[in-house]
Amino acid sequence: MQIVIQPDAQAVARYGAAAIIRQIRQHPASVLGLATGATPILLYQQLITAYQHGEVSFQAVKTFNLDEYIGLAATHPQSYRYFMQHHLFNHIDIQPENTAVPEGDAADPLLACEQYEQKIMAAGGIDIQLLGIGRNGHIGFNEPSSGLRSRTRIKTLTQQTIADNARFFAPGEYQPHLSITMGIGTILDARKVLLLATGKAKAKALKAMVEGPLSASCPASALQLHQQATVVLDEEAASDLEQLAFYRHIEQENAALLRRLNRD
Ligand SMILES: N[C@@H]1[C@@H](O)[C@H](O)[C@@H](COP(=O)(O)O)O[C@@H]1O
Repeated sequence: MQIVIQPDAQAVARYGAAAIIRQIRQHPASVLGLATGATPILLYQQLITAYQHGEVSFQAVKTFNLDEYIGLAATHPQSYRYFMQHHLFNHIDIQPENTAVPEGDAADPLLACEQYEQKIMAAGGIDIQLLGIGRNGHIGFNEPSSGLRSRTRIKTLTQQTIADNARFFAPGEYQPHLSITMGIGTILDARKVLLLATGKAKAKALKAMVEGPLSASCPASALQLHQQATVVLDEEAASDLEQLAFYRHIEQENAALLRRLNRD
């Protein structure tokens, strides 16, 4: 894993957005895996600004979102389809038919899971998968105990995840406890993975993911198996890492090498 430490959340978003824009410029018909939650919002704002400035076009891009709640209509303000339309899709030139989010309101959610996997394969797989991370180390809605080679399926949310996401629901409003999520195997199949995390609340999960054992008790630790995973953190999210100095040194060596190769 490449560990990139940035001074603050805005810099994390800038770094992530630049990686996605670079991907699209190199391959205009890129297939992007996208995430929801508070962390990617700043990155999506960077993508919108780049599009508005004519620096990138999403005309030929396809997207697949990691997950969706079961039991919310796509028009519900807390559905992840609504989130993506509001925070990104409504503001860029992506073709609506090229944006896919798991069908949380499908009559047969089990069939919807199978169809989602087939749709990703039909698109040629995911070029770069954007991820956040839950405080308990979940990625997507792959909660602790998730199989490390799992596929898109229905998952029950932990009480902590429900509590962490309660901030998005009105008091007393129905809050889903089931989700459809890409599996860890689905995520690991992406050609590149880009995980963003900010804030002290994520420091424990990041330490387990980066420096802990490969374990289903920390689903994000599966990224230790990925051939091209980049983890972009602010100082707070990185604050529990023991090898901080080494990660910073690696990044300095990487930058020097790229300069020597004239590729920065
Ligand atoms: N299903 C989403 C995850 O994909 C996301 O990474 C996590 C952390 O979200 P935040 O970035 O708001 O901390 O929340 C939810 O559980």
